[in-house]
Amino acid sequence: MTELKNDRFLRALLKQPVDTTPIWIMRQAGRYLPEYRATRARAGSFMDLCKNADLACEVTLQPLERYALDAAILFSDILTVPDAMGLGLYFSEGEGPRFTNPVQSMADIEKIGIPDPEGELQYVMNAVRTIRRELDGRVPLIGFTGSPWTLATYMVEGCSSKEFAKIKGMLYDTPTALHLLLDKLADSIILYLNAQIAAGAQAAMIFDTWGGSLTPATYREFSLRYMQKIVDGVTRENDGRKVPVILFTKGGAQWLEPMTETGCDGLGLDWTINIAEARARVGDKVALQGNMDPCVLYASPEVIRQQVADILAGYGQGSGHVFNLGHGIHQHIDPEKVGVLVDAVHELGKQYHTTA
Ligand SMILES: Cc1c2[nH]c(c1CCC(=O)O)Cc1[nH]c(c(CCC(=O)O)c1C)Cc1[nH]c(c(CCC(=O)O)c1C)Cc1[nH]c(c(C)c1CCC(=O)O)C2
Repeated sequence: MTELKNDRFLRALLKQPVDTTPIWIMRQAGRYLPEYRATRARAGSFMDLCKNADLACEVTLQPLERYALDAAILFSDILTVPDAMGLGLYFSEGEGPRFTNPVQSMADIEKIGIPDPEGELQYVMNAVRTIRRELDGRVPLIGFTGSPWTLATYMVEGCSSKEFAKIKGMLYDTPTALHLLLDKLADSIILYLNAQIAAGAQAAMIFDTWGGSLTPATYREFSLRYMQKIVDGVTRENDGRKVPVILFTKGGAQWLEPMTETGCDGLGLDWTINIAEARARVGDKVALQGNMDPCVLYASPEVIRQQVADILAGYGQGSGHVFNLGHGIHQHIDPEKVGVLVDAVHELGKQYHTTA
């Protein structure tokens, strides 16, 4: 086992003492970085970049060269699993992800198989292995997946959606069909995450980007229930270390308690909830990750520092907080501003922690 030189990210998730608040950023490797755009151009398409272990490793490490980040996140996408199920993923310029074979009926769902993580998805595991080797213990590596509900929205709609007309039609009219799809996704994801962990991922994050589009009753039945299945099935210890599991439902502030009851280690928060309130509600049971509005990075360095100070003070004393943005970093953000953010978190975070 390579010794981990900086483990404050994992320690904070397990509420062990840390010297300052750790930080990583959703989409820390992405289009706001000129070096990312250069590697992406060399790769050809976005999926070519994901499928090339050396290039995926290169872009994973780029933000760590620039900033004092406390974790690396695997460079990949949540839509690799539906792609491996045979849906034919492609990204059309300016329109986001699309599938050539979306899922439209019970017959389509019955045909879907469970992808072999060391088969159709082996390129992801190769990227994990390459990144772990190149990181050489600098910081831990986060593996991830989309939630079954979030993946199903793309699979049924065939692309990004605002209204979710097709999948909600299925949810209300033929719930049995949707449950079969979600169950196959949950089984596939358990294998996928466990393979990432076996390949070297040291934490696992579940992105439920579209859970917030559901009603309280349908959130529990169609999203949370399948995330629960994943939390129950995921490897929680590897190589002598705990592997923390983090759940993130965008727009899910009203469901922090039931999310906590799944037995996960941490919750990702978007910016629509005050982190002090989140801590008061569930902070004795889980660590919290978040939760600055990504648009704060359009503001001046002074405003960014003030917003960081407010969020750190909102969480308050003690371990259990991982600083992050409430969602992915926007493509037009100035990379200098990200440096201001990372430095402010480490500098101001010290006053909330004791190493004793
Ligand atoms: C919904 C979702 C997707 N992908 C992901 C989610 C869940 C998180 C979230 O809510 O944002 C997850 C994701 N996507 C990407 C990562 C890499 C790791 C990281 O966070 O740094 C992660 C964790 C890279 C990416 N995934 C994508 C990019 C940009 C693609 C490019 O380089 O052109 C990156 C860096 C593409 C992507 N992939 C997806 C969309 C909607 C898009 C945008 C398409 C567009 O705007 O053209 C699906």
